[in-house]
Amino acid sequence: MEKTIIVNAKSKTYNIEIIDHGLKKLREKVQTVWSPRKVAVITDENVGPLYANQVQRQLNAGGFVVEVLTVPAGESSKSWMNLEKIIQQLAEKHFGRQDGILALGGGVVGDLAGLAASIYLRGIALIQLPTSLLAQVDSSVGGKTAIDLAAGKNLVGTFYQPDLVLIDPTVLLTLKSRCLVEGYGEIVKCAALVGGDFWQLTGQIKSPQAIMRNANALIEASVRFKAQIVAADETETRRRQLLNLGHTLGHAVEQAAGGRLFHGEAVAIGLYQLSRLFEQKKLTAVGVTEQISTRLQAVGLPLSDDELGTTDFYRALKHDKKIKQQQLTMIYLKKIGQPEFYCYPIKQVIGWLQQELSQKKS
Ligand SMILES: NC(=O)c1ccc[n+]([C@@H]2O[C@H](COP(=O)([O-])OP(=O)(O)OC[C@H]3O[C@@H](n4cnc5c(N)ncnc54)[C@H](O)[C@@H]3O)[C@@H](O)[C@H]2O)c1
Ligand SMILES: O=C(O)C(=O)C[C@@H](O)[C@H](O)[C@H](O)COP(=O)(O)O
Ligand SMILES: [Zn+2]
Repeated sequence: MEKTIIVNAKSKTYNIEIIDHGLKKLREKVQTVWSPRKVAVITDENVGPLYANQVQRQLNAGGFVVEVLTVPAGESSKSWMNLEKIIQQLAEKHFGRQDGILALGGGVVGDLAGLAASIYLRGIALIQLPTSLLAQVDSSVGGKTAIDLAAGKNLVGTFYQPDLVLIDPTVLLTLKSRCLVEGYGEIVKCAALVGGDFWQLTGQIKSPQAIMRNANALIEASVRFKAQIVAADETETRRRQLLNLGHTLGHAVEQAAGGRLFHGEAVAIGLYQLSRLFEQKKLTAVGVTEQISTRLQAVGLPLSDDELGTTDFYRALKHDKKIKQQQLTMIYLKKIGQPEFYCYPIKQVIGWLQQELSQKKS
Protein backbone atom coordinates (compact mmCIF):
# COMPACT_ATOMS: atom_id res chain seq x y z
CA MET A 1 0.00 0.00 0.00
CA GLU A 2 1.20 3.52 -0.86
CA LYS A 3 -1.04 6.50 -0.18
CA THR A 4 -0.31 10.22 -0.06
CA ILE A 5 -2.55 12.57 1.88
CA ILE A 6 -1.85 16.28 1.60
CA VAL A 7 -2.26 18.52 4.64
CA ASN A 8 -3.09 21.97 3.41
CA ALA A 9 -2.61 23.89 6.66
CA LYS A 10 -2.52 27.68 6.73
CA SER A 11 1.13 27.81 7.80
CA LYS A 12 2.40 25.01 5.53
CA THR A 13 1.40 22.33 3.02
CA TYR A 14 3.00 18.91 3.47
CA ASN A 15 2.51 15.24 2.64
CA ILE A 16 1.57 12.35 4.83
CA GLU A 17 2.94 9.25 3.15
CA ILE A 18 1.43 5.93 4.28
CA ILE A 19 3.71 3.22 2.91
CA ASP A 20 4.05 -0.42 3.93
CA HIS A 21 7.79 -0.94 4.63
CA GLY A 22 8.14 2.82 4.25
CA LEU A 23 11.25 2.79 6.45
CA LYS A 24 13.07 1.23 3.51
CA LYS A 25 12.15 4.28 1.44
CA LEU A 26 13.11 6.78 4.10
CA ARG A 27 16.12 8.18 2.23
CA GLU A 28 14.12 8.74 -0.96
CA LYS A 29 11.21 10.36 0.90
CA VAL A 30 13.37 12.61 3.08
CA GLN A 31 15.26 13.76 -0.01
CA THR A 32 12.01 15.05 -1.50
CA VAL A 33 11.84 17.69 1.25
CA TRP A 34 15.37 18.11 2.64
CA SER A 35 18.77 18.74 1.09
CA PRO A 36 21.70 17.05 2.93
CA ARG A 37 22.07 18.45 6.46
CA LYS A 38 22.63 17.41 10.07
CA VAL A 39 19.65 15.48 11.45
CA ALA A 40 18.92 14.82 15.13
CA VAL A 41 16.92 11.59 15.32
CA ILE A 42 14.98 11.86 18.58
CA THR A 43 13.68 8.56 19.85
CA ASP A 44 12.97 6.65 23.07
CA GLU A 45 14.56 3.69 24.82
CA ASN A 46 12.13 1.16 23.30
CA VAL A 47 11.98 2.41 19.73
CA GLY A 48 15.64 3.41 19.35
CA PRO A 49 17.08 -0.12 19.64
CA LEU A 50 14.52 -1.40 17.12
CA TYR A 51 14.70 1.23 14.37
CA ALA A 52 17.35 3.92 14.93
CA ASN A 53 20.13 2.00 13.13
CA GLN A 54 18.01 1.50 10.05
CA VAL A 55 16.99 5.15 10.06
CA GLN A 56 20.60 6.25 10.49
CA ARG A 57 21.83 4.02 7.62
CA GLN A 58 19.15 5.35 5.29
CA LEU A 59 19.91 8.96 6.15
CA ASN A 60 23.68 8.50 5.93
CA ALA A 61 23.26 6.99 2.47
CA GLY A 62 21.47 10.18 1.44
CA GLY A 63 24.34 12.35 2.67
CA PHE A 64 22.76 13.33 5.99
CA VAL A 65 24.87 13.50 9.17
CA VAL A 66 22.95 11.83 12.00
CA GLU A 67 22.96 12.27 15.78
CA VAL A 68 20.64 9.94 17.70
CA LEU A 69 19.23 11.44 20.92
CA THR A 70 17.33 9.07 23.19
CA VAL A 71 14.83 9.86 25.96
CA PRO A 72 13.23 7.40 28.41
CA ALA A 73 9.97 5.84 27.20
CA GLY A 74 6.67 7.06 28.63
CA GLU A 75 4.56 10.13 29.28
CA SER A 76 6.90 11.48 31.97
CA SER A 77 9.40 12.28 29.19
CA LYS A 78 7.18 15.16 28.07
CA SER A 79 8.98 17.39 30.58
CA TRP A 80 10.96 20.63 30.82
CA MET A 81 13.96 18.52 31.80
CA ASN A 82 13.98 16.45 28.60
CA LEU A 83 13.18 19.48 26.47
CA GLU A 84 16.14 21.31 27.96
CA LYS A 85 18.45 18.29 27.52
CA ILE A 86 17.53 18.02 23.84
CA ILE A 87 18.00 21.72 23.23
CA GLN A 88 21.38 21.63 25.04
CA GLN A 89 22.54 18.70 22.95
CA LEU A 90 21.51 20.42 19.72
CA ALA A 91 23.52 23.47 20.76
CA GLU A 92 26.57 21.42 21.85
CA LYS A 93 26.54 19.61 18.50
CA HIS A 94 26.28 22.95 16.67
CA PHE A 95 22.97 22.36 14.97
CA GLY A 96 22.18 25.36 12.78
CA ARG A 97 19.05 26.81 11.24
CA GLN A 98 19.52 24.70 8.10
CA ASP A 99 19.54 21.41 10.10
CA GLY A 100 16.60 19.26 11.18
CA ILE A 101 14.94 16.96 13.70
CA LEU A 102 13.36 13.62 12.87
CA ALA A 103 10.97 12.32 15.54
CA LEU A 104 11.16 8.51 15.61
CA GLY A 105 8.65 7.13 18.10
CA GLY A 106 5.18 7.35 19.56
CA GLY A 107 3.21 10.42 20.52
CA VAL A 108 5.48 11.22 23.45
CA VAL A 109 8.56 11.50 21.25
CA GLY A 110 6.58 13.30 18.54
CA ASP A 111 5.20 15.94 20.92
CA LEU A 112 8.55 16.51 22.64
CA ALA A 113 10.73 16.51 19.51
CA GLY A 114 8.19 18.72 17.72
CA LEU A 115 8.33 21.27 20.51
CA ALA A 116 12.14 21.24 20.49
CA ALA A 117 12.16 21.75 16.71
CA SER A 118 9.74 24.65 17.00
CA ILE A 119 11.77 26.63 19.53
CA TYR A 120 15.45 25.79 18.91
CA LEU A 121 16.92 28.78 17.02
CA ARG A 122 13.28 29.93 16.72
CA GLY A 123 12.46 26.89 14.63
CA ILE A 124 14.31 24.24 12.63
CA ALA A 125 12.91 21.71 10.15
CA LEU A 126 10.95 18.69 11.40
CA ILE A 127 9.94 15.29 10.04
CA GLN A 128 7.61 12.97 11.92
CA LEU A 129 8.19 9.21 11.67
CA PRO A 130 5.47 7.87 13.98
CA THR A 131 5.89 4.30 15.24
CA SER A 132 2.88 3.73 17.53
CA LEU A 133 -0.68 3.35 16.25
CA LEU A 134 -1.73 6.43 18.21
CA ALA A 135 1.03 8.49 16.64
CA GLN A 136 0.25 7.19 13.14
CA VAL A 137 -3.46 8.00 13.34
CA ASP A 138 -3.32 11.18 15.38
CA SER A 139 -0.34 12.82 17.05
CA SER A 140 2.07 13.01 14.08
CA VAL A 141 -0.52 14.92 12.04
CA GLY A 142 -1.54 18.52 12.53
CA GLY A 143 1.39 20.08 14.31
CA LYS A 144 0.37 20.13 17.97
CA THR A 145 3.50 19.80 20.12
CA ALA A 146 3.64 19.73 23.91
CA ILE A 147 5.13 18.93 27.26
CA ASP A 148 3.13 18.45 30.48
CA LEU A 149 3.13 20.50 33.69
CA ALA A 150 2.18 19.31 37.17
CA ALA A 151 -0.96 21.41 36.68
CA GLY A 152 -2.05 19.46 33.62
CA LYS A 153 -1.33 17.78 30.31
CA ASN A 154 0.06 19.58 27.27
CA LEU A 155 0.06 22.97 28.98
CA VAL A 156 3.23 24.12 27.20
CA GLY A 157 3.43 23.72 23.45
CA THR A 158 3.24 25.14 19.96
CA PHE A 159 1.53 24.59 16.66
CA TYR A 160 4.40 23.57 14.39
CA GLN A 161 3.87 21.61 11.21
CA PRO A 162 6.43 19.08 9.98
CA ASP A 163 7.80 19.00 6.41
CA LEU A 164 6.75 15.36 6.04
CA VAL A 165 5.01 12.59 7.96
CA LEU A 166 6.13 9.10 6.95
CA ILE A 167 3.86 6.33 8.24
CA ASP A 168 5.07 2.74 7.95
CA PRO A 169 2.27 0.52 9.32
CA THR A 170 4.58 -2.53 9.41
CA VAL A 171 6.49 -1.08 12.40
CA LEU A 172 3.34 -1.65 14.45
CA LEU A 173 4.25 -5.36 14.49
CA THR A 174 6.75 -4.69 17.30
CA LEU A 175 4.28 -2.66 19.38
CA LYS A 176 2.99 -4.31 22.57
CA SER A 177 -0.69 -5.24 22.38
CA ARG A 178 -1.70 -2.74 25.08
CA CYS A 179 -0.06 0.09 23.12
CA LEU A 180 -1.75 -0.96 19.90
CA VAL A 181 -5.13 -1.07 21.62
CA GLU A 182 -4.74 2.35 23.28
CA GLY A 183 -4.16 3.88 19.84
CA TYR A 184 -7.47 2.40 18.80
CA GLY A 185 -9.15 4.63 21.44
CA GLU A 186 -8.32 7.66 19.27
CA ILE A 187 -9.56 5.80 16.17
CA VAL A 188 -12.96 5.16 17.79
CA LYS A 189 -13.07 8.88 18.68
CA CYS A 190 -12.35 9.81 15.10
CA ALA A 191 -14.80 7.32 13.61
CA ALA A 192 -17.55 8.54 15.97
CA LEU A 193 -16.97 12.08 14.69
CA VAL A 194 -17.03 10.98 11.05
CA GLY A 195 -19.75 8.29 11.12
CA GLY A 196 -20.66 6.44 7.88
CA ASP A 197 -18.31 3.77 6.50
CA PHE A 198 -15.59 4.61 9.01
CA TRP A 199 -17.97 3.93 11.92
CA GLN A 200 -19.15 0.72 10.23
CA LEU A 201 -15.55 -0.43 9.87
CA THR A 202 -14.91 -0.01 13.61
CA GLY A 203 -18.03 -2.14 14.21
CA GLN A 204 -16.17 -5.07 12.63
CA ILE A 205 -13.11 -4.78 14.88
CA LYS A 206 -13.50 -7.32 17.66
CA SER A 207 -9.93 -7.97 18.81
CA PRO A 208 -6.43 -6.45 18.85
CA GLN A 209 -5.56 -8.79 15.96
CA ALA A 210 -8.42 -7.28 13.95
CA ILE A 211 -7.00 -3.79 14.61
CA MET A 212 -3.71 -4.96 13.11
CA ARG A 213 -5.38 -6.63 10.12
CA ASN A 214 -7.28 -3.42 9.35
CA ALA A 215 -4.50 -1.03 10.34
CA ASN A 216 -4.00 0.49 6.88
CA ALA A 217 -7.66 1.33 6.37
CA LEU A 218 -8.01 2.67 9.93
CA ILE A 219 -4.89 4.84 9.59
CA GLU A 220 -5.96 6.23 6.23
CA ALA A 221 -9.50 7.10 7.38
CA SER A 222 -8.25 8.77 10.58
CA VAL A 223 -5.53 10.76 8.85
CA ARG A 224 -7.80 11.93 6.01
CA PHE A 225 -10.28 13.28 8.55
CA LYS A 226 -7.64 14.95 10.71
CA ALA A 227 -5.98 16.52 7.65
CA GLN A 228 -9.32 18.10 6.66
CA ILE A 229 -9.88 19.52 10.13
CA VAL A 230 -6.36 20.90 10.36
CA ALA A 231 -6.70 22.50 6.92
CA ALA A 232 -9.88 24.22 8.07
CA ASP A 233 -8.67 25.34 11.50
CA GLU A 234 -4.96 24.80 12.16
CA THR A 235 -4.78 26.69 15.46
CA GLU A 236 -8.03 25.40 16.99
CA THR A 237 -10.17 28.49 16.92
CA ARG A 238 -13.30 26.34 16.72
CA ARG A 239 -13.64 23.32 14.39
CA ARG A 240 -10.42 21.63 15.52
CA GLN A 241 -11.90 21.45 19.03
CA LEU A 242 -13.93 18.51 17.70
CA LEU A 243 -10.76 16.39 17.89
CA ASN A 244 -10.98 16.89 21.66
CA LEU A 245 -14.06 14.64 21.88
CA GLY A 246 -13.58 12.58 25.06
CA HIS A 247 -10.52 14.59 26.09
CA THR A 248 -11.98 17.02 28.65
CA LEU A 249 -12.71 14.08 30.90
CA GLY A 250 -9.93 11.92 29.40
CA HIS A 251 -7.15 14.34 30.32
CA ALA A 252 -8.54 14.63 33.87
CA VAL A 253 -8.63 10.85 34.27
CA GLU A 254 -5.18 10.43 32.71
CA GLN A 255 -3.73 12.96 35.12
CA ALA A 256 -5.46 11.48 38.16
CA ALA A 257 -4.13 8.02 37.21
CA GLY A 258 -0.56 9.37 37.33
CA GLY A 259 0.92 7.28 34.51
CA ARG A 260 -1.11 4.13 35.23
CA LEU A 261 -3.36 4.74 32.20
CA PHE A 262 -2.16 5.42 28.67
CA HIS A 263 -3.55 8.44 26.80
CA GLY A 264 -5.76 6.35 24.48
CA GLU A 265 -7.17 4.41 27.45
CA ALA A 266 -8.07 7.64 29.25
CA VAL A 267 -9.68 8.95 26.05
CA ALA A 268 -11.76 5.75 25.87
CA ILE A 269 -13.02 6.38 29.42
CA GLY A 270 -13.71 10.04 28.59
CA LEU A 271 -15.57 9.12 25.40
CA TYR A 272 -17.82 6.60 27.12
CA GLN A 273 -18.51 8.47 30.36
CA LEU A 274 -19.29 11.78 28.72
CA SER A 275 -21.50 10.13 26.11
CA ARG A 276 -23.39 8.44 28.95
CA LEU A 277 -23.94 11.77 30.70
CA PHE A 278 -25.01 13.55 27.50
CA GLU A 279 -27.38 10.69 26.71
CA GLN A 280 -28.90 11.10 30.20
CA LYS A 281 -29.32 14.80 29.41
CA LYS A 282 -31.13 13.76 26.20
CA LEU A 283 -28.67 15.69 24.04
CA THR A 284 -27.17 12.48 22.66
CA ALA A 285 -29.49 10.04 20.86
CA VAL A 286 -30.45 6.88 22.73
CA GLY A 287 -28.13 3.99 21.85
CA VAL A 288 -25.04 6.02 20.89
CA THR A 289 -23.29 5.26 24.18
CA GLU A 290 -23.94 1.56 23.76
CA GLN A 291 -22.44 1.58 20.27
CA ILE A 292 -19.36 3.33 21.64
CA SER A 293 -18.99 0.99 24.59
CA THR A 294 -19.38 -2.09 22.36
CA ARG A 295 -16.51 -0.93 20.16
CA LEU A 296 -14.24 -0.04 23.08
CA GLN A 297 -14.93 -3.23 25.02
CA ALA A 298 -14.46 -5.42 21.93
CA VAL A 299 -10.71 -4.74 22.07
CA GLY A 300 -10.40 -4.50 25.86
CA LEU A 301 -10.38 -0.71 26.28
CA PRO A 302 -11.61 0.49 29.69
CA LEU A 303 -14.91 2.34 30.20
CA SER A 304 -14.15 3.39 33.74
CA ASP A 305 -11.39 3.58 36.29
CA ASP A 306 -11.23 3.24 40.07
CA GLU A 307 -9.86 6.78 40.30
CA LEU A 308 -12.86 8.23 38.49
CA GLY A 309 -14.92 8.56 41.65
CA THR A 310 -12.17 10.41 43.44
CA THR A 311 -10.88 12.56 40.56
CA ASP A 312 -10.55 16.18 41.58
CA PHE A 313 -12.36 17.63 38.58
CA TYR A 314 -11.84 21.15 39.85
CA ARG A 315 -8.08 20.76 39.80
CA ALA A 316 -8.04 18.87 36.50
CA LEU A 317 -10.54 20.87 34.46
CA LYS A 318 -9.66 24.40 35.37
CA HIS A 319 -6.71 24.25 32.92
CA ASP A 320 -8.75 22.90 29.99
CA LYS A 321 -7.70 24.87 26.90
CA LYS A 322 -11.30 25.14 25.77
CA ILE A 323 -12.24 27.54 28.58
CA LYS A 324 -13.06 31.10 27.53
CA GLN A 325 -14.55 33.68 29.89
CA GLN A 326 -15.34 31.01 32.50
CA GLN A 327 -17.24 28.94 29.92
CA LEU A 328 -16.00 25.46 28.97
CA THR A 329 -16.70 24.13 25.50
CA MET A 330 -17.32 20.39 25.55
CA ILE A 331 -17.85 18.24 22.50
CA TYR A 332 -20.69 15.74 22.39
CA LEU A 333 -22.36 13.61 19.75
CA LYS A 334 -25.94 14.37 18.79
CA LYS A 335 -25.70 11.17 16.81
CA ILE A 336 -22.75 9.17 15.47
CA GLY A 337 -21.16 11.43 12.83
CA GLN A 338 -22.90 14.54 14.20
CA PRO A 339 -20.70 16.25 16.77
CA GLU A 340 -21.87 19.41 18.53
CA PHE A 341 -20.38 22.03 20.83
CA TYR A 342 -21.76 22.44 24.34
CA CYS A 343 -20.70 25.62 26.09
CA TYR A 344 -21.38 25.83 29.82
CA PRO A 345 -20.03 27.67 32.88
CA ILE A 346 -16.96 25.78 34.07
CA LYS A 347 -18.08 25.84 37.74
CA GLN A 348 -21.34 24.16 36.84
CA VAL A 349 -19.62 21.55 34.65
CA ILE A 350 -17.30 20.67 37.54
CA GLY A 351 -20.23 20.43 39.96
CA TRP A 352 -22.12 18.28 37.50
CA LEU A 353 -19.21 15.88 36.95
CA GLN A 354 -18.49 15.63 40.69
CA GLN A 355 -22.11 14.77 41.33
CA GLU A 356 -22.51 12.33 38.45
CA LEU A 357 -19.18 10.54 38.60
CA SER A 358 -18.16 10.65 42.28
CA GLN A 359 -18.32 7.26 43.98
CA LYS A 360 -19.85 5.72 40.83
CA LYS A 361 -17.65 3.09 39.32
CA SER A 362 -19.93 2.03 36.50
N1 LIG B 1 0.08 16.13 19.17
C1 LIG B 1 -1.10 15.56 19.06
O1 LIG B 1 -1.93 15.94 18.23
C2 LIG B 1 -1.43 14.38 19.94
C3 LIG B 1 -2.53 13.58 19.61
C4 LIG B 1 -2.79 12.48 20.41
C5 LIG B 1 -1.96 12.17 21.47
N2 LIG B 1 -0.90 12.95 21.74
C6 LIG B 1 0.04 12.61 22.81
O2 LIG B 1 0.67 11.38 22.46
C7 LIG B 1 1.11 10.72 23.64
C8 LIG B 1 0.74 9.25 23.59
O3 LIG B 1 1.38 8.68 22.47
P1 LIG B 1 1.62 7.10 22.40
O4 LIG B 1 0.37 6.43 22.78
O5 LIG B 1 2.24 6.79 21.11
O6 LIG B 1 2.61 6.85 23.61
P2 LIG B 1 4.18 6.59 23.63
O7 LIG B 1 4.90 7.51 22.76
O8 LIG B 1 4.55 6.54 25.06
O9 LIG B 1 4.29 5.14 22.99
C9 LIG B 1 3.69 4.04 23.66
C10 LIG B 1 4.74 2.96 23.97
O10 LIG B 1 5.03 2.25 22.78
C11 LIG B 1 6.44 2.20 22.54
N3 LIG B 1 6.59 2.12 21.10
C12 LIG B 1 6.24 3.08 20.19
N4 LIG B 1 6.38 2.60 18.95
C13 LIG B 1 6.82 1.32 19.06
C14 LIG B 1 7.12 0.29 18.13
N5 LIG B 1 6.94 0.43 16.81
N6 LIG B 1 7.58 -0.91 18.61
C15 LIG B 1 7.72 -1.09 19.95
N7 LIG B 1 7.40 -0.17 20.87
C16 LIG B 1 6.97 1.04 20.43
C17 LIG B 1 6.96 3.43 23.22
O11 LIG B 1 8.32 3.29 23.54
C18 LIG B 1 6.07 3.50 24.46
O12 LIG B 1 6.57 2.62 25.44
C19 LIG B 1 0.46 11.45 24.80
O13 LIG B 1 1.41 12.26 25.44
C20 LIG B 1 -0.60 12.31 24.14
O14 LIG B 1 -0.87 13.48 24.87
C21 LIG B 1 -0.61 14.05 20.99
O1 LIG C 1 -4.88 17.39 17.23
C1 LIG C 1 -5.75 17.82 18.00
O2 LIG C 1 -6.21 18.95 17.88
C2 LIG C 1 -6.26 16.99 19.10
O3 LIG C 1 -6.96 17.48 19.96
C3 LIG C 1 -5.90 15.53 19.12
C4 LIG C 1 -5.94 14.90 20.51
O4 LIG C 1 -6.15 13.52 20.31
C5 LIG C 1 -4.64 15.05 21.28
O5 LIG C 1 -4.68 14.30 22.45
C6 LIG C 1 -4.18 16.46 21.57
O6 LIG C 1 -2.83 16.46 21.98
C7 LIG C 1 -4.97 17.14 22.65
O7 LIG C 1 -4.59 18.46 22.65
P1 LIG C 1 -4.91 19.47 23.80
O8 LIG C 1 -4.89 20.77 23.08
O9 LIG C 1 -6.25 19.12 24.37
O10 LIG C 1 -3.83 19.33 24.80
ZN1 LIG D 1 -5.74 12.50 22.19
